[in-house]
Amino acid sequence: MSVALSAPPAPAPVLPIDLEGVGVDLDGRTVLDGIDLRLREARIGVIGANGSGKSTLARLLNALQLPSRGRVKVDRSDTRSDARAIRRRVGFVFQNPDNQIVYPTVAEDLAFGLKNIGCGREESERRVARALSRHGMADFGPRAVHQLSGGEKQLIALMGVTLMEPDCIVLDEPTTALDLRHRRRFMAALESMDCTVIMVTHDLDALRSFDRVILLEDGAVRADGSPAASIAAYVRSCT
Ligand SMILES: Nc1ncnc2c1ncn2[C@@H]1O[C@H](COP(=O)(O)OP(=O)(O)OP(=O)(O)O)[C@@H](O)[C@H]1O
Repeated sequence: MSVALSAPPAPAPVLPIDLEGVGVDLDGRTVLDGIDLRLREARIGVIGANGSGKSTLARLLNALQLPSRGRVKVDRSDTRSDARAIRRRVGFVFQNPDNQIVYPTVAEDLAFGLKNIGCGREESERRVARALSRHGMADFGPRAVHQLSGGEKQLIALMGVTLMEPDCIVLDEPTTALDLRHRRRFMAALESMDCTVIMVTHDLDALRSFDRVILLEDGAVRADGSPAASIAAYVRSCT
């Protein structure tokens, strides 16, 4: 008897990002220093204590923050000279979805970015409807954004970024305010993304299936390897 084996899902594509001798000073204080990273994995986590520099590192990846020293290159483009093009390729999801939801209804908000990149009305409506339905939120289009729960808003924020079809999504503590059910839904949505995912988080369990986890301490890389190894190094550093 032959057994039909379904093909394993294709690995998500990787957007190559390089940080070379990167340092960041803010208000005269060095918050990152000596960062050399060659990012070539589809799922990368960033962990570390409060104030260790995680958000600053995340913001470097799509030119929200420029380095004070060294270079950040996204697929060989420098964030200093190609910020606009890089922001199209690298989407950013903030910890607080209110930072990126601007329109009164869900459908309007999701359509906003598509309009900005020249997507016609019909195509935009089709893409928004498809995204909502894929996330089990088909009837959410006309709903007022301010009436959504925090978890629903965070899913909408993720959808808004995803609709732009970036090559990479950087997320800065996206699950902090989510309950278990919404966190699971959010992580399932993230896992299905057909692009590179780089996530800053204090939710260590969420990273167990990731390819690589980077541990920051006092603005420097303290560990960099498998989730198990980096999380163990983090736990040791806290005891
Ligand atoms: N605009 C700024 N001016 C001065 N210092 C800043 C600025 N932004 C961040 N910092 C400082 O830089 C350090 C790193 O901040 P960052 O937000 O990157 O840390 P983090 O690891 O993301 O922290 P958390 O886990 O608390 O979110 C902190 O000490 C913070 O106070």
